[in-house]
Amino acid sequence: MRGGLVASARLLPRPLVRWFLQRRAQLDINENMLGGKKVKIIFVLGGPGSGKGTQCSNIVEHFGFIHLSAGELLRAEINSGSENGTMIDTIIKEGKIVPSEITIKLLQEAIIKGGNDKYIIDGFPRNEENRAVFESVQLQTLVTYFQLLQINISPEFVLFFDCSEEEMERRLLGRNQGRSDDNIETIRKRFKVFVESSLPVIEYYESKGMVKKIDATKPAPEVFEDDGKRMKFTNGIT
Ligand SMILES: Nc1ncnc2c1ncn2[C@@H]1O[C@H](COP(=O)(O)OP(=O)(O)O)[C@@H](O)[C@H]1O
Ligand SMILES: O=c1ccn([C@@H]2O[C@H](COP(=O)(O)OP(=O)(O)O)[C@@H](O)[C@H]2O)c(=O)[nH]1
Ligand SMILES: [Mg+2]
Repeated sequence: MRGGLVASARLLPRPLVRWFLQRRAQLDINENMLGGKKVKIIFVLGGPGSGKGTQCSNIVEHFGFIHLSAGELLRAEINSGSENGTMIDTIIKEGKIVPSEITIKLLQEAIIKGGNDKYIIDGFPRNEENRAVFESVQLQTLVTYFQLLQINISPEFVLFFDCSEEEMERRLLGRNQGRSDDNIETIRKRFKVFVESSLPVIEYYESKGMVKKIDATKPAPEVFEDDGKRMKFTNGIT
């Protein structure tokens, strides 16, 4: 389909095509447009085991967001037998952070494929480089013959799941999902990486007044409900 469109675009005068694509780009830049709708993104950050995945499922159920877990996308990439699989696997087992271009490509593909206008992205950005590259790279795709899509993505706000290491460790050791990184040795490394590399991302967004802190130490239903104030998770995005 796309091959056919590209082939027929070649028949048009080049300056016309160039002018049109530039015009589209000017219109869409910084607008986070996906198929004509503004794409809204919430980042969910917090230490390993703070309950990000658990609460994202609730948010999807009640507010219709598409949930993208960067960690899940990376694990799917390993299982797909991709050429980067072995390298990603090794990095995850060591509790380190996968190179930005790999994670960002997976997220961008998932956003385009999702076709929704509301995404909740969990476990990303994990370091300042992740954040800077994600916000600076424009997502480009030719969605239709006359629609060059350019998305310059930045989040609406950030949810920070605040939880003690003691509680996170207890949860991770009981998670029981067969993950190669849920062992005490890797967990300790992940805590260190979180403090050294991920907390600065939260501090960056905090300095911009974009962080909503969630007390994530309580039992899961209470974290979500919090006296019925579940809207705190979406800040009015419905
Ligand atoms: N508030 C909570 N209290 C107790 N256990 C929880 C809570 N939230 C999640 N869990 C459990 O802790 C483990 C880690 O939760 P998960 O949502 O996978 O965290 P994360 O995605 O932040 O690593 C899972 O086994 C989950 O069922
Ligand atoms: O943007 C990301 C997200 C995850 N990971 C890797 O994937 C692992 C698991 O991430 P996930 O978010 O699934 O873990 P969680 O915090 O939910 O326990 C991390 O420790 C990292 O090694 C990464 O490198 N970049
Ligand atoms: Mg998770």
